[in-house]
Amino acid sequence: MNDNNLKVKGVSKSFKGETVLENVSFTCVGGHIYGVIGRNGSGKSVLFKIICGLLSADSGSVIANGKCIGKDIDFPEKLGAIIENPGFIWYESGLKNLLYLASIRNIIDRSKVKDAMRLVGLSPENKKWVAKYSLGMKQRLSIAQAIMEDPDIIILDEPMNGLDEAGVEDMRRIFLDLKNEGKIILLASHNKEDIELLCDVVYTIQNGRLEEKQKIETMEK
Ligand SMILES: Nc1ncnc2c1ncn2[C@@H]1O[C@H](COP(=O)(O)OP(=O)(O)OP(=O)(O)O)[C@@H](O)[C@H]1O
Repeated sequence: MNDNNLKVKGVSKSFKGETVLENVSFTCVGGHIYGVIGRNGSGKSVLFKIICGLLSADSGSVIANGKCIGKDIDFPEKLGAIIENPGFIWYESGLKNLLYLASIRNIIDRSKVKDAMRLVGLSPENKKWVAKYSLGMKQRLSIAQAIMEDPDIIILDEPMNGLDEAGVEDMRRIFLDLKNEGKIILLASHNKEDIELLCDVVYTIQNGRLEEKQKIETMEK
């Protein structure tokens, strides 16, 4: 049985009196992709940062596989994310960058890092500095970084940015494979097609409130 789960309970967040999230609650279970849509500045990234433990909520809680973020643990244990620009070292190769990031947790070896690069269509042998990577290559590297440690929960904030048509197709396939492996994927995107094709449940954030917009049949049963 897949008991991978993420619970967001009554999360509120304001910045200097401006309410960004108001009593946001939802539950995610493994093997599903959850879309989060909303206008620019509606709070999608703030919600994702709170789930990742990068920002603290003013009230409410986030529980990832039984552990409360900010109480039991600082960051969810098995979570991979792309949120804004990862801090790559520009004057190193893609492989060196990922090996450096992998050394922080030290749970995967070099071969797993290389596998993640190949999966997203990058050559681990490419010695080019990340500074010289195209936008799409940087995006692929960010996705490799997010998935290389085999996380249970994957947070993707606009993961298709800068990707060409083939890149988008590749990533859609990868995300669906990860979903079928039992991962929880949260996806924020302004691209309707990605949301419609990939997501099982779609939430909208508007005026700080999260509302369920769409649910697929299998989730309703
Ligand atoms: N660290 C911060 N300090 C102050 N205000 C912040 C901070 N982070 C986010 N905000 C504000 O919170 C609101 C929501 O921002 P957020 O980045 O979550 O929007 P978004 O829905 O991800 O937008 P986009 O679609 O443009 O990516 C914005 O008004 C933003 O200015």
